[in-house]
Amino acid sequence: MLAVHFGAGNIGRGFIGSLLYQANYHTTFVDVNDAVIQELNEKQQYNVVLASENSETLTVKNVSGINSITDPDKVVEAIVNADIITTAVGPNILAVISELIAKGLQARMKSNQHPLNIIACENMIGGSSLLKEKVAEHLTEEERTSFDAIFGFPDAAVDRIVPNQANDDLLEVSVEPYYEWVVEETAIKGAKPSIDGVTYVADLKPYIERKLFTVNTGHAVPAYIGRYMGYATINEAMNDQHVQEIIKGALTESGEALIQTYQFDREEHQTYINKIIQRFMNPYISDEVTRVARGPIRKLGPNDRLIRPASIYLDVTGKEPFHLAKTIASALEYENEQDEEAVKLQQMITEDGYEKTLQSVSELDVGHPLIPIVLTELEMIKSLKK
Ligand SMILES: NC(=O)c1ccc[n+]([C@@H]2O[C@H](COP(=O)([O-])OP(=O)(O)OC[C@H]3O[C@@H](n4cnc5c(N)ncnc54)[C@H](O)[C@@H]3O)[C@@H](O)[C@H]2O)c1
Ligand SMILES: O=P(O)(O)OC[C@@H](O)[C@@H](O)[C@H](O)[C@H](O)CO
Repeated sequence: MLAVHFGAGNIGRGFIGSLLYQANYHTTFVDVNDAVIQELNEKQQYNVVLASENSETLTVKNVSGINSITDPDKVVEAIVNADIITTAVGPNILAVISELIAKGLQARMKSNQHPLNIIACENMIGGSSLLKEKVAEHLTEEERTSFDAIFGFPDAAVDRIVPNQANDDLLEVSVEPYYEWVVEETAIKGAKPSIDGVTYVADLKPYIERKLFTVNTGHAVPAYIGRYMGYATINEAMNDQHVQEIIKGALTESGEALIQTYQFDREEHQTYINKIIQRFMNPYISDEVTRVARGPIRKLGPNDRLIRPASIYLDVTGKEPFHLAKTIASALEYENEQDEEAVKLQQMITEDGYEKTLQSVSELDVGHPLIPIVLTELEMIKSLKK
């Protein structure tokens, strides 16, 4: 069985690659990072180390790599022969890889008509659906119809904290023990890929929203508030009492939004929240606040982890989501010269002010009630600054 995985980064190697190996796939990683690709081809294996007391290690074998910049034809060939395609490149890169995937699918169509599923494993709602749209932009009308019959783009939710790595071994990756990979069964074409650790569900929406609006909403608190307070890692931030209060409040607000939308069991949801807070406090993981805060413009988007649960909370309860608003305020204050979106966000604020910038990145209507709540919190968080 052959898997082609775009993005040999943290989640690609640390999560998707390890589950594919355990399901007996040979995984060909496609990436633009030549050093990683060369190392994958040289070593043909790498270690995944669990961030826990015993540091259990899995050696992932049957792997190789292709540099998509220098060897796009090899990627096309790999897609022709693939049994599954997965991605973990980041939401903004899906459009970038879509043309090469389209070329691969066109070549495949000429050589065989076996069904194939392409699963985007990104932190976003409708990742595979977006990739499908982007791939379709490179196809003719006729190709779109015939491709629809055999190429599935099931949406997915993936959950495993994989921090940036600082190992001497370029390929080794340290991951938290917990993981969850949920895939939309109804969009699968042909036989369902048999991968231990994948849960198939008929409707992904409740799963991806529960994950994004709990794990990622929660994570944004130690990231943005933590950075604002001067902390470098999630762990350090999580040990601060203010951060703990804000995260509990924010997850109560997003929890209420989720419970009222999907009728989740209140007690089970609280258990889910508590477990997530414990995961952020895992002493064996060192995760930089800048990794978790990366891409603040994306994270302040209308359907992402902060604005969407805050708007739903306002709608369903009529109350102010002030913990989420505090986190949104601290995201607006996020500064990092190494992060293109953070630099752009600060430029927008300098040129247009907070209110207009928030409206623009979050696509909130002028006069949306969330805006004044966030503006008030921008003042309130000043007391947190050390
Ligand atoms: N790290 C986590 O804890 C985690 C957990 C769940 C989901 N995710 C999601 O997984 C995705 C990847 O995150 P990550 O943490 O692994 O990031 P990462 O930066 O470690 O990995 C991304 C990889 O994509 C590669 N890439 C960039 N442009 C490319 C291109 N044009 N073609 C092929 N490869 C390209 C990069 O070189 C890098 O190796 C994101 O959507 C993220 O939200 C991450
Ligand atoms: O990957 P992002 O940038 O969308 O979000 C940063 C982190 O919250 C995220 O990577 C988590 O570690 C992950 O989603 C846990 O499953």
